[in-house]
Amino acid sequence: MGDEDWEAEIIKPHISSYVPVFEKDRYSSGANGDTFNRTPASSSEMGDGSSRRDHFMRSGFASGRSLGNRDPGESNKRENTSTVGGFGVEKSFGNRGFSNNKFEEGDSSGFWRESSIDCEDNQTRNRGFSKRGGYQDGNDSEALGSSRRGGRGSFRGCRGGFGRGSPNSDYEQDEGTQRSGGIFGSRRSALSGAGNGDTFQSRSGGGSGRDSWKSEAEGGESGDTQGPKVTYIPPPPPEDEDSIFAHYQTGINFDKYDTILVEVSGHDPPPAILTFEEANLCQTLNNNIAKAGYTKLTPVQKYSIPIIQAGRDLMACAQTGSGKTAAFLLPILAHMMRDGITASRFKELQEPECIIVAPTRELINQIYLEARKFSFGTCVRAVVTYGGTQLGHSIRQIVQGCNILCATPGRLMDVIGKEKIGLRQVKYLVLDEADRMLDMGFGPEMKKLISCPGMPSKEQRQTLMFSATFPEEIQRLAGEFLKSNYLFVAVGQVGGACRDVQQTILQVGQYSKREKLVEILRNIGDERTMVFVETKKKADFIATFLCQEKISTTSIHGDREQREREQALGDFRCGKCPVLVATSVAARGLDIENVQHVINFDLPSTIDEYVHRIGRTGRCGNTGRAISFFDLESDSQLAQPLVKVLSDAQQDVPAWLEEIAFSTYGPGFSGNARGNVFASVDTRKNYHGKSSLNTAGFSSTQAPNPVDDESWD
Ligand SMILES: Nc1ncnc2c1ncn2[C@@H]1O[C@H](COP(=O)(O)OP(=O)(O)OP(=O)(O)O)[C@@H](O)[C@H]1O
Repeated sequence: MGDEDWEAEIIKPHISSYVPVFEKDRYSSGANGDTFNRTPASSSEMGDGSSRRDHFMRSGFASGRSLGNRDPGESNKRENTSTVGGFGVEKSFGNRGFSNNKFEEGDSSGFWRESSIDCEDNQTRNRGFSKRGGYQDGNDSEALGSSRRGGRGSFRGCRGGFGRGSPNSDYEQDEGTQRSGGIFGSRRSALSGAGNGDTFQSRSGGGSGRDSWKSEAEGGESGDTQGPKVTYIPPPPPEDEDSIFAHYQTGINFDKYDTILVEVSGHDPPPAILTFEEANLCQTLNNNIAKAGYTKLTPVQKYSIPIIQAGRDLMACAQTGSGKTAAFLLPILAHMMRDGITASRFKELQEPECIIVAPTRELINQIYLEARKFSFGTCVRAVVTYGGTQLGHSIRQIVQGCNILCATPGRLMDVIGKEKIGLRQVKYLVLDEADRMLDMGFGPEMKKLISCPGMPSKEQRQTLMFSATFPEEIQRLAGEFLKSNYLFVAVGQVGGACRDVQQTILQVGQYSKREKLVEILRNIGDERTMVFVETKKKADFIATFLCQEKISTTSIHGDREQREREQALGDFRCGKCPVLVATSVAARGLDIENVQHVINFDLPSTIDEYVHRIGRTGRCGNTGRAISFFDLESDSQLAQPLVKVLSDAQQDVPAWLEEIAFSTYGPGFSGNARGNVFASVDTRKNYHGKSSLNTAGFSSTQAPNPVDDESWD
């Protein structure tokens, strides 16, 4: 549900729901619901709760001007019904223990009332609220800055304490703006030249979940000249070996990856490898792999590593948390080592051999840390640059040498525009979360990238795309980026959910959601939980509400300053705040140890988004749980794809959900039918009207003649 949608909500009846009973972890082995001819990944081997505290009362926002007992939707309800009384008095959301004076004052704060009257103004205020540190320990985020933040260095566990790079004014002239990404986000703001940190884009013309998502995912990063200067310099990650190689344990289901079926399509794929040894990597890489705790390949690694080593273009789709990052980093590094890469030196114009792009700042930073880990002890130098941070700082990092550039799209275009990055030497172009990188939000930017002067043509470079979801239409667009004989690897069901996540769908009406959330979080205790909501405003509201409930919570979304986003992630990673309320900006790619629960307070508008969100738990063979609040009023369109995802992942499908799916889509619908929910396989086959099945048993299916594929280009 986009911002606009909840702005327009009306009173809904209270809908009863039940309390989830957390069962013991379970894993459904056996058939994987796959209906293609596939092969198992391999035949032989696989392949402080006590620290919880109330942050809320520290916020300037809280002091004497409380939120009131409403979430933004409720706020709006009141507007629509012209109710002007104090908060927390209406039946639908009253009587939950919030009706003390503190909350009843809320209406006079003006915050939510204004928010529902004027979206743009409201967002501006919301931002101001956020800038003060809001509910999240306001003292920390602004005043203390990076020195107290787990931030980047807290990956794999709160090793904060590392200092902050000292700003150097050399490049400050080049500094970009901090953009908050209004409803259409920074990308569009970049085009319009508006949308700086304090000014928001009009919301007209959109408001679909996807569009809202776009604004969330990026949050602004291009370096045009509008808005305040961005001065944030992220703290450098720790340099000691222990921190670089810190990792979490694979889970009890790691070996079950062996049973997942894999399909490779396209001409003449190289055989999969079964072990790291077969990859024939150099000693330094092998040492790094061992230090990272990797002993067995995951299926996507078994298939992707030899394909990339053979120089082929690749589109790979594998479940969340199954090791796609190493699947592209290791063979790229192996090639670089094999080609005798020389240490890059200080130069004003750097020409990296590899460019990796990802849709969010936190994700690209995570990929950078992985690249740094696997290239440890080699002369390969990885650099990261992303929006919301001082451009000058990024440039100073880049000019010191850059073999692998990890970047978010807007910032990448900035450093290319500033002639700090040249593209002539690019041999590898990696699109992580590729379906996202090619959709309407980022697709145009990616097209610009491949047509930048100096960028080798697709015939001259290797292009690699990875994601857990690949809608058919996006697969078709991808043809423009890939050589026509690219290979397609599907591990398990394309777009399918990770089976290590136990999924529960609860019918919860809008006005019961907060009560239910608190109930669930109290049952969960201190286990790390991500709570997804649909809008930035709601993220702030729910996080504040939870803090009022004495549940230590932080939040991440596109309206928060980058400093705050990193602090929030750091606090969540290290367990200081075991609950992270997030918008979809945190849905993809983030690999956070010990996230045991994902709660969809609001369901997303697309099933792919759902799959990515719940994939923040149940990673690398560990089990996890996902609970989603299904609001009959707003989520019915998701019933059919949900039923399919649940049944494909061998989860219980509630009868009521099936009923809604049937009634919405009519008698023809079958929960087991593939429908158009997501791509079943390599769409080249469908596109050419050929069967998507290879009845000859597994192995690789034949893609159409490459010549035919030219029609894609
Ligand atoms: N072969 C392996 N052995 C042990 N751990 C591994 C292996 N491969 C990857 N991992 C670990 O598994 C975790 C998940 O990997 P990664 O983040 O690459 O997943 P992903 O498939 O990209 O997920 P997503 O779709 O959510 O982006 C990481 O902590 C990574 O270090």
